[in-house]
Amino acid sequence: MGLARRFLATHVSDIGIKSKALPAVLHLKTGQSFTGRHFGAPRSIYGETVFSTSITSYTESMTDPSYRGQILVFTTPLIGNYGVPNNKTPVDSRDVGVLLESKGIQCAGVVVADLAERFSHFSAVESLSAWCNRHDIPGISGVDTRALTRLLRDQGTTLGRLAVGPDASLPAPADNDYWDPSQENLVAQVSTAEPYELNPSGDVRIAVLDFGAKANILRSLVRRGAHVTVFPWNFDFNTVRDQYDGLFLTNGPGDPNMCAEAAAHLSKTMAEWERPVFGICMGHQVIGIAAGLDAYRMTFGNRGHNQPVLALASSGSIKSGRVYITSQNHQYALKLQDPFPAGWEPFFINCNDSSVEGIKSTPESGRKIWGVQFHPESAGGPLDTIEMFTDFLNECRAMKKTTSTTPSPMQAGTSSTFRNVSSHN
Ligand SMILES: NC(=O)CC[C@H](N)C(=O)O
Repeated sequence: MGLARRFLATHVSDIGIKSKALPAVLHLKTGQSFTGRHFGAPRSIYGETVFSTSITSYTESMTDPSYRGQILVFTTPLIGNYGVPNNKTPVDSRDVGVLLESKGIQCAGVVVADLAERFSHFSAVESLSAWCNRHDIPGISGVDTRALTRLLRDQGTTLGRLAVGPDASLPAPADNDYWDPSQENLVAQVSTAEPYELNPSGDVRIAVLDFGAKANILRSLVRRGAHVTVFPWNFDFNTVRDQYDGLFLTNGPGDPNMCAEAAAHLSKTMAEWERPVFGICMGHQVIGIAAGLDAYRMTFGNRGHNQPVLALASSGSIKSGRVYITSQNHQYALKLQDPFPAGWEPFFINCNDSSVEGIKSTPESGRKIWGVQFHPESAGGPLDTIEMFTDFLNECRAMKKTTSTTPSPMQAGTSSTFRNVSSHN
């Protein structure tokens, strides 16, 4: 066999699902409907219809637990062309057990203009459609996603129904039938049920509150040498805080106001404990609420890997006055208020819509606390702000030198890095 033919035989797959595609319709609660063809699981679902402007990384976005309950519309027309890799990584003491952002697909459904049924990538093992089918997630293709996105930009994130097969010929659901995921505590559905540890040989002990952690946040900490203990979102960290050098709060789905319990624990931590605290997206919103700021629901949020943010202050690798391109996935934001609560200042602002993209403790406060609305860990997206993880761990290590921590009871008897790792959503 010639080289080209051998390559095609190994790396390119034509699943040929077109002939099996059922009719599908996306209904919006606001009355509009978009017809197309189904792919993935042949079932109908409800969800919140949101759009992402990311060009690549559909596999990372779809496994991001922050998309829980959402019907994800990709504005990039061609989706699926590089297939889906095997999500199981070989066990490695510096990794977290999955290749993508969590074990399964987290969004409720997907909407694309043009589904690539033939995929080509050296690491691909299946098509987007086969992967969705295996995870019981439906998709619709053949939709005018540009028209749909313009609608969502004007009217805001809208409840939707993806009706597949025989359901596609039924009338649109009644208003009361639409399911609103934002009314549920989605964080409680995706957070780990039990604490677990990663990289016990790490030199700096970081407690992570899991609101629906993307795996690349955990990887970014572990690969920089941290010994990480992941706790459920509502765990009272104050009961163990003397054993840790730093606290990290992850991303997560839904309304941050549902996490009042976590914010209450955190205000006590921030008032009484002097070590560094860092939060991303939901974690940033919980820090803001604990600091006395309000969180509000945006019209359509920011989802994509091309969001410019302006740094308003310098800290570690971040330089005031510079614009960083960031990865984002959020519907809520902290309200910009003047003045900011005592001891706090805005850290970043979004260059498109002027929303708050970060907050930090002021230099005068003597504290080391940062929250960012965007995702420095990317996956997918640019790595402009990845060194914020190094900055955080540097501060934890510097403060550790001046005080000592007590060994954790969890450390005793930990023989494997991956103890309980299966609980990683
Ligand atoms: N990615 C996230 O953590 C999102 C936070 C929150 N669920 C929001 O939509 O704003």
